[in-house]
Amino acid sequence: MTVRRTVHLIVNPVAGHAKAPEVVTSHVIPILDESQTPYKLHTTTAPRDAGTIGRSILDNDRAGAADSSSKITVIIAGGDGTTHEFIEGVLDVSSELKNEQSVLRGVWEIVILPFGTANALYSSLFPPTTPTPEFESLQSLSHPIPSDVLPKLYSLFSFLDKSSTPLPLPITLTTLVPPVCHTPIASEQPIRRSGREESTIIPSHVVLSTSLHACILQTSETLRAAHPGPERFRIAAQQSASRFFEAKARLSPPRQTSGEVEQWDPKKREFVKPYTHTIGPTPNVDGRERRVVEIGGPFAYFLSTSTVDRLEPTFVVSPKTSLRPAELTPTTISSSPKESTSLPGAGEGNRQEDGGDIDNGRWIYVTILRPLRDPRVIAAPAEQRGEVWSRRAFEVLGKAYQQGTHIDLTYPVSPPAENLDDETESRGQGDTVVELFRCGSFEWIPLEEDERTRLVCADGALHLIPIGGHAEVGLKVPVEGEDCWSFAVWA
Ligand SMILES: Nc1ncnc2c1ncn2[C@@H]1O[C@H](COP(=O)(O)OP(=O)(O)OP(=O)(O)O)[C@@H](O)[C@H]1O
Repeated sequence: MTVRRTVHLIVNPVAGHAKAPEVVTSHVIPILDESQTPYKLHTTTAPRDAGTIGRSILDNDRAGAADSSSKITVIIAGGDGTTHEFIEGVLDVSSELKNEQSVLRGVWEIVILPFGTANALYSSLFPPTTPTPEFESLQSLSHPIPSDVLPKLYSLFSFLDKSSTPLPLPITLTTLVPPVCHTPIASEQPIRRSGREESTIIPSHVVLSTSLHACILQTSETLRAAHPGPERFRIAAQQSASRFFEAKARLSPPRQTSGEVEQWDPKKREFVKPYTHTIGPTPNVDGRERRVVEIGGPFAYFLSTSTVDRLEPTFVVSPKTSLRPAELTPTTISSSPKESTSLPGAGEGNRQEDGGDIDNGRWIYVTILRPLRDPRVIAAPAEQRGEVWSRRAFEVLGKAYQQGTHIDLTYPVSPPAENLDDETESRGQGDTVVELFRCGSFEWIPLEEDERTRLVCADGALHLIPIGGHAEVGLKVPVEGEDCWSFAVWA
């Protein structure tokens, strides 16, 4: 085997069930030794340490490297949160806002060892049903890997094999924008109270959410010690599922294309022109008409992603999202789920007969539930609507565990007014239950001061939109040779 450049191994010893150190010592390091891959081990010692480690790697690499644009490989043993903190640390996006000189922040190739709780990115790249790919470096190992450890090492073997290239990892940038206010008397012009430089920019690589999902993440942290597994997310959901969030959302098309915002149509099984919203103003951006879709609340669920189809191994909440190029997804190989080839990373949720144009990296997929679109909720007295909706929310989101079939649900056409047991249907005649849009960017504008409506969850990290402010969410897709930073993941 060839001698390789030093890779950095970042281990979070407390993520998930705290198993990373043991597996790294017993299996990962022996594999790196055997493949003659030099490595440097870093163990996180506190929250956010992965970012500090990432910055020190960058500084040392730049100090010693003749070619400052060379790639740095980082193996991250932990959950999505550890990778999030690493990316946040090396990017330090706040300096961009302050107009500081643009700094070369590195071209990073990430190998994931999924030792967190949810492992959304890894589970999306290698869903639980993935048969073990035929890795050359695995076959040439001198010692066997236990069957419970092997499925966690696919990204590592993919990196060691180098039979393909790593997948570009788009980064979502969320700006928390302070409110606009009027100066006392001197000017009629509205100004931003604290200036744009005081906006906060948050990078995320898995999920950006508000509403129920953000509340679940907030509550679930308090349950971590008692429930280290994903069951804590379900326990937390019980506490917020009946809540409505008063806000407004604006979705914009991707900048780099002439495309429009699109919406999933379960009956046609394809993305079509948005049909469950109100069309907002049409601002002229960059000399082009760009149609903005404005969506009124209240909301119950609002979650966006560009990279993952699932948040846990079997919770396929955004089944049309994939990081893999379309030509590697089963929908382009076969029009029938039964004939689908089981490629690594081929999400179960992607195996649908629509032949839908699964895209990678260009779109932000936004999954929305709005309770007042439910005839059962409308029929209920105002004080019972939350509880009535809560049952529906569990019914609908429960289908995400059935290979993402929630996106095909429709409401019963004429439900009996008093019947609280009316079930949704799959691709029936009624209105679409889950509103799944894809767009290039969006804004989330809270219309109430309640913290829960101003809460934003970026890969599990929680942030608050300032009162009166809003969040602007856009996508940074790496363009080779043009950017001072980019990320890619071995899969
Ligand atoms: N040595 C440490 N002591 C305490 N906390 C740490 C340490 N190292 C990292 N952390 C914190 O551990 C937290 C959990 O890590 P991570 O998010 O990767 O795992 P997880 O939450 O179990 O998995 P997932 O994000 O996939 O659900 C991170 O928020 C990080 O700040």
